[in-house]
Amino acid sequence: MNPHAWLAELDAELRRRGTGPETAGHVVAEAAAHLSDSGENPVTVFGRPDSYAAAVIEIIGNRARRAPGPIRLRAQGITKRYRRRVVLDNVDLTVRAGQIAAVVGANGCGKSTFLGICAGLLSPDAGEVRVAGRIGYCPQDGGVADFLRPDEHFVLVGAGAGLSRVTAKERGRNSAAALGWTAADAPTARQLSGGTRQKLNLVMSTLTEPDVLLLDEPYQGFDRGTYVNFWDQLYRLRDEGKAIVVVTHLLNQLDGVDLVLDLTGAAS
Ligand SMILES: Nc1ncnc2c1ncn2[C@@H]1O[C@H](COP(=O)(O)OP(=O)(O)OP(=O)(O)O)[C@@H](O)[C@H]1O
Repeated sequence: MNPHAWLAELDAELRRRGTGPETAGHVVAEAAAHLSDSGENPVTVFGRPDSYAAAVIEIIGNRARRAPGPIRLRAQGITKRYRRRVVLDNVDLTVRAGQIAAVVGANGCGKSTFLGICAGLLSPDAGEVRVAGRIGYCPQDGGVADFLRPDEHFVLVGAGAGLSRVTAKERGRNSAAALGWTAADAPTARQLSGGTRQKLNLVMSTLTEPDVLLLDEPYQGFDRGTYVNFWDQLYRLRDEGKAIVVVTHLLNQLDGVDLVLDLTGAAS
């Protein structure tokens, strides 16, 4: 395996295992410097990229991650009924600054309902949610206005938080670029593909730099590159101290998150 391919695989392995982009960058840069100085075969020096990533994480994993901060979201005893049917029965979740919580479970078990309650869009029949700070919410679908361009969405969302038009556009375009999407000059939302509309939703949810980010399967329709960029962004936001709750069906990401709330069987 040539050094370039080996380093790329190491980087991907580190990120897949939940290492933040900054730490992964340091580890890869150090390995690259050693390989370039010695001219040796990477597999001979370090072994396979996945084994090396596992070894590095074992040594630095816990040290590299900052300890979680204060509680940002506390949901206690959440119960929700639709008519006589109990969808959520006494569900608790506490998320601190610098943590990602994944909400998982079978179709229809109440994940979106729970997130909607956390966002304050739905009322629980019992229990309460306390949030410290500003919320950003990305719904599973909907959320965009067909007749507006992405820039106009950014300005509208930014206005709600007192951002100037210029700042709102700049922030929106920058976080779109981090997902590999050029939002400037994009057409109205009606003309965007499903995956791109979902990128727009995601960008809007982070535009006002919320303290608590609630994401309901935000990556639907993303291609593979965007999907990787999405998780990188999530780890970066966690490193910056955001509290994140993400609904996901993709269990391969669960070793990168801090908490898992499995709602399977949450109904009574
Ligand atoms: N407004 C509503 N009125 C009646 N029933 C509802 C309503 N909203 C959701 N439900 C029902 O509540 C249950 C939980 O729905 P919810 O959308 O929260 O599940 P989910 O776990 O997010 O599902 P999925 O994985 O398919 O996205 C489902 O059986 C759904 O049909």
